[in-house]
Amino acid sequence: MFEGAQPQQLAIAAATLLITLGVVYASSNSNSGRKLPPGPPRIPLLGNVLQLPGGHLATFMRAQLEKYGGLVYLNLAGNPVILIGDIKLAKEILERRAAKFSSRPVVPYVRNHVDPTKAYWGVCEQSESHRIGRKLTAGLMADVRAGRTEHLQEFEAMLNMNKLLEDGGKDWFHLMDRVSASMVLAAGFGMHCPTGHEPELKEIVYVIAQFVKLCTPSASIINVFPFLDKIPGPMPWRTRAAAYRKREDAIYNKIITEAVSGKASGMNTWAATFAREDKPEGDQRRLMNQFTGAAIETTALSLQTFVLGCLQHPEWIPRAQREIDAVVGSDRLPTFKDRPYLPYVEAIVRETLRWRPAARFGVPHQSTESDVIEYNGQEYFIPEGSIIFAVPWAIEHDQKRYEDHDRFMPERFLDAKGNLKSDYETSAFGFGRRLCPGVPFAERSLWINIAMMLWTFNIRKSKEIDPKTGQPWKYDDSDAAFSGEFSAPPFKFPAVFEPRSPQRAEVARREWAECEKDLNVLLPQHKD
Ligand code: HEM
Repeated sequence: MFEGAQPQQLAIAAATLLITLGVVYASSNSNSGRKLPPGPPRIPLLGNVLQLPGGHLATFMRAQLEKYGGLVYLNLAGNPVILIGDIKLAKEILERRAAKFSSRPVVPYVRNHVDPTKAYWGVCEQSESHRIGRKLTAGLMADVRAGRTEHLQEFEAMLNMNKLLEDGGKDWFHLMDRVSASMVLAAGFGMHCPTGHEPELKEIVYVIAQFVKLCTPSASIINVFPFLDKIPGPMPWRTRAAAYRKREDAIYNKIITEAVSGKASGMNTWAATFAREDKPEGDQRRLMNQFTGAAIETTALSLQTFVLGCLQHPEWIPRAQREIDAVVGSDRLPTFKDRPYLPYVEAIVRETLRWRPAARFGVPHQSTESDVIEYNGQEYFIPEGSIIFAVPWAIEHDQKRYEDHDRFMPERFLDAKGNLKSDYETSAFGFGRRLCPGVPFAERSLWINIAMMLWTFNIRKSKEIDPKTGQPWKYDDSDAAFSGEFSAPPFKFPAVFEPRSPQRAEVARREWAECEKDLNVLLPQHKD
């Protein structure tokens, strides 16, 4: 992740943290004597709060799901929390019963002060801004599916290869951050970021990190004593939120104005699409902020996880490279035109998202009605207001679905003939009405970078000395190697990116030198 950013960059994490500390307001629910799902014993008032670990919440959740089965009930200071570790059950609850299970938990400080207009529609309860945000995003993603961002994504990936060639991968971790951010910001706002150190990009990263901080339980006393908010005047929690909103407004106004009426105004950016839909009663362009927090870090950390998969489980790489070479040859870089003929690369993308999913315990939904669920022949009561976590860290490691689940093994998604299996289901992008709307863009970003990296480089472990221990670097892919927060980047580690041949390095350099670099051309123009 970018220098100076908090590990849990996604705004969505905020709600999660609050829940885990039990400060979300208990809804007035009762199980009325009906049978709740199994779970660890609870103590009066606090429920399971004292059992929560200080970090690595996903590990804790997975352990509970392994112990009690695919459905677990926790009570956090009066708040019912449901953990799901079974993909069929997740689909039953979050998709088939989406009408009851698609809200989000929100805390008072965020709702009243930090994001009163619900511009952060990906983390807010079901609302008009959420409805509009999803509707507009569905339109943008139809364009992505039709391939209209692919030239831009190829251009960014080509630059990524050239930067990796320049330094042999010394700064590779940052380069994955750069390419992920630049793809999203270029498509979203016409803002290409050649270095990843651009002041605007740093400011965006800063405000996302601030948002996360302001959402933590300790950020404001009014999360604990909401009645204090009745005191009028410039109380510290109000001035702090106002200062944040001013800074947040300033950066988004700047980049949105550039996109809508400034130097990127001729391009078909996502911001321009949102602005075209503006109605007098609402400022749709503000809803664009969701494309930064939700999109940038998840993509970057998935690429970083892919590299860890290469270093820790390299057995599959020769076959992947053979298949890529058979389709692409050695005279050009892969492009999206090769995608239908490279199922193996598709399988690598799936395995990256499965092996160490970006959102380890998903993003919580909240139920708006009580319900009864049948699971393993038993009926369980799910109270209204329950916080629901469908936990990818458990679902994607279900040993009934994935043999040798801790191994990075892309072939598990291929049949005996090397074709992609047709029964692919994943929890990595969530479920139902909250399913990640950025999937088409995210998958393309991962595909093109992975295909180009495997074509250009042999990626191997570094012999570097770890300055902390004075010993050769100790590589690790256990839970401890990842931040224990909501979005789970691996901790930084060195890797060597060695060109597979001087000729391949030359091809990558030549293609970059000759390629179209004008965003006005790479992004389709407005039709109107
Ligand atoms: C590898 C990359 C990505 C991963 C793993 C990922 C994962 C997720 C997950 C798990 C959720 C929560 C789903 C739920 O609550 O059920 C989510 C929500 C969201 N994602 Fe992504 N995401 C990625 C990339 C992107 C991109 C590229 C965009 C936009 C261009 C994006 C935009 C969003 C938005 C706006 C939401 C909130 C949706 C809502 O609440 O209705 N994401 N994502």
